[in-house]
Amino acid sequence: MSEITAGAPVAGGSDCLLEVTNLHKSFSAPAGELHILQGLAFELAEGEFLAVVGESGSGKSTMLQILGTLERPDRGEMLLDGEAIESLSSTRQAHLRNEKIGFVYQAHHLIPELTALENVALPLLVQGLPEKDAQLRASALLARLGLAARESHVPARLSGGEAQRVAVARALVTSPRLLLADEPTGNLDEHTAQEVFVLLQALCREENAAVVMVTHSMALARSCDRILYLHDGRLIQR
Ligand SMILES: Nc1ncnc2c1ncn2[C@@H]1O[C@H](COP(=O)(O)OP(=O)(O)OP(=O)(O)O)[C@@H](O)[C@H]1O
Repeated sequence: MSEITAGAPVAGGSDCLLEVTNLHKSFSAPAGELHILQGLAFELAEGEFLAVVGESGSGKSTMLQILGTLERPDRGEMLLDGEAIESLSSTRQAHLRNEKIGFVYQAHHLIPELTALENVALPLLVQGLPEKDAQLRASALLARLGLAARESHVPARLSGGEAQRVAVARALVTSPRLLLADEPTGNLDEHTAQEVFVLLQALCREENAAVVMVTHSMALARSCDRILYLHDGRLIQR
């Protein structure tokens, strides 16, 4: 096993999108401080699809929350497109998330009162796009994911796999540079998980979105460009 250092070359030698250096995060617990991330470092190339695996409780979700600027690290640096995003104000971080980062979780987190189309179009409306344009782009993405006939369904009228595909469309509708996926197929049966993963991978490739995907499935991880293991608070490559 070798540790990934900030200076390690990124896969394929392409341009670096994200550079993470010496990231630390601890939580207070009744038994004392939990040192979850202990100098985590890695690079992610433009359009690269990275899988992160690790034992339960090793800090994978914490790492994604920090990469997505939803939580602040205790120390360390994260350069996204050359910009030090960990030190931005909360308002700037919110803008950055809206512009450059997409999220997919294990649960779809769709808004129950909105149709599939409205759910997918929403991030574009937040960005200020006219409703007609937002709906056209959302509709095209849903069609790409095989959901043209489900546009007007609310989440309760979608299957688990369909709802997760809508969540993928919503995450990618703004063409983010970086997609953070926390066990995006973890709630699905094996066959549906594979189907959703293949679509997610294809769409990210088409949109040139780089991905950090946390997964417990080694089968899915092996289909990614690279696998890193979160162990003892650091990312290592085997
Ligand atoms: N806000 C918090 N306060 C205190 N402890 C926390 C907090 N968030 C996470 N932890 C602890 O940090 C550790 C890492 O949690 P995290 O959810 O990042 O692990 P994980 O690798 O994603 O786990 P899993 O694979 O089970 O989802 C756990 O022990 C968890 O209880």
